[in-house]
Amino acid sequence: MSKVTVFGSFVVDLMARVTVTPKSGETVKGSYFKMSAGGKGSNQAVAAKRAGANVVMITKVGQDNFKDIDLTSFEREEISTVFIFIDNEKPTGVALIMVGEEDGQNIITVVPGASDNILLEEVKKAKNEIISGSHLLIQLETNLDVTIEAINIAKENNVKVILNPAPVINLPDAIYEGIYLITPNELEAESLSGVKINDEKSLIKTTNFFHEKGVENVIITLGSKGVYISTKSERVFVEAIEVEVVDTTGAGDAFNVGLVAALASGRK
Ligand SMILES: Nc1ncnc2c1ncn2[C@@H]1O[C@H](COP(=O)(O)OP(=O)(O)OP(=O)(O)O)[C@@H](O)[C@H]1O
Repeated sequence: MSKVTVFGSFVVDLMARVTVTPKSGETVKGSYFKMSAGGKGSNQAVAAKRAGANVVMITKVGQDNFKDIDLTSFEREEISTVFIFIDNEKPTGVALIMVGEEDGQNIITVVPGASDNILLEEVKKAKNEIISGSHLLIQLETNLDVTIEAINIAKENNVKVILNPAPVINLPDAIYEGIYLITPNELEAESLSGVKINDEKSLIKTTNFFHEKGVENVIITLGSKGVYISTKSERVFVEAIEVEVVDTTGAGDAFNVGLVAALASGRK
């Protein structure tokens, strides 16, 4: 099994359940509280490991107690913590999540903290890890300058970059050149390409946007409909497997790690 490097965020999720989410100025009583490891990067690293990939994580936490949640969760999953950098000024990132049981609303505030403050010299220190892997899996919750540096290190050393462009932000054109695979969901694809997706023609136009900018392969995830795959030689729509849906939160993360674990195991 080849190695997958995940470069991304770690935050501590502080989740409270409430009957109805509060309005501005209101205080409500919660019924349940849970603190757990979160952040797109960390979630994808753990899930990729559980899917059978050999994973190394690069991220950054603060010099505080929350960092231990991160380190403990990676140690438990047997993921190396050597490239989890520690910020002396910024705290470990947190996500404040309120889940309304009756109104079905989620209110979330993410303070990325140290995850958004990875230094150029730190990613350079992790260079050997990146270049000794077969794939670099990357999202967009970390500071963009250093995220781009990690991508460039991978590209220059023939490591295949899988870019999950979430949360979507404005990206410079240069980022796309040489990307092995991009995996936006429908809304991310629309936002990046400026094309409204409503039929096969628009899917072709959207994927062409990425190909023309230098991306080799494009997979647009379409929720319960499945995925649209476009490579340089073929285009194919793959329907989702029908399942009894319990909760689709993190479906995109799960899709990306299943994919990267399969690719790292040599599947085409
Ligand atoms: N209801 C569903 N039934 C079957 N498969 C699903 C369903 N929802 C999602 N999937 C699978 O997961 C993939 C990713 O889902 P989706 O396109 O919703 O990602 P996403 O919007 O990034 O998800 P999220 O933001 O919730 O993490 C889909 O392409 C599909 O393969």
